[in-house]
Amino acid sequence: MDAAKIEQGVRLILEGIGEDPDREGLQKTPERVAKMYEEVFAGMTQDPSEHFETLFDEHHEEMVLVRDIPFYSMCEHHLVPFFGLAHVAYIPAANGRICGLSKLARLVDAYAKRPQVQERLTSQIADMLVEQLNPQGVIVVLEAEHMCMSMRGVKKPGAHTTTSAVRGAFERSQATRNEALSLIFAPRRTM
Ligand SMILES: Nc1nc2c(ncn2[C@@H]2O[C@H](COP(=O)(O)OP(=O)(O)OP(=O)(O)O)[C@@H](O)[C@H]2O)c(=O)[nH]1
Ligand SMILES: [Zn+2]
Repeated sequence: MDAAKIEQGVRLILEGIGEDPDREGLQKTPERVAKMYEEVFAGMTQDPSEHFETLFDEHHEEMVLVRDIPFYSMCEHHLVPFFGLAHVAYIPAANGRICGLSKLARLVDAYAKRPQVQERLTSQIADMLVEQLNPQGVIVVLEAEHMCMSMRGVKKPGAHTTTSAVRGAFERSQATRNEALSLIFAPRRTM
């Protein structure tokens, strides 16, 4: 990532809004923002497939679901955050392999930490799982609040957007899809 370029850009924005980028409180702001962007756009320099190098041989032809994975992403239209919960489920291939559970959350992050729209983020997660695990099915559901709809523009804080991507068995079988959805949307409780 080109930090110097980001710093120049932030300085220009500050000038553009009528600020003095050299006043004490703002002197280090371009540098801070560049550092922050390195973090929130870390997915730009990551290959999401790298999280699937270690897989485990395990016979489990039933659903595996990790729900309520918190994520933060950046709306590519306004460069403000959208954030919420991701729910990722798959059914391993017959005699196939399973991945570490944390890798599902790492996959969400790898794609979230880029300029995004929620629909693409959802399908990229599903498609990478299909590619890496060749599973019998995948379902990904994302629920998010978009700051560009809350703090500006239409100003509807609390409006939530739900997107889903279904592949394989979850696409073909309504019963399988309903089982996943009922687990994903079951009332949240502490364990
Ligand atoms: N489909 C989709 N739209 C998004 C997402 N994030 C933001 N948007 C929308 O992107 C649209 C951009 O619309 P434009 O009309 O080009 O921009 P704008 O004038 O700032 O629009 P307003 O937000 O309505 O003020 C807006 O309707 C946003 O709500 C997303 O993840 N998916
Ligand atoms: Zn936006």
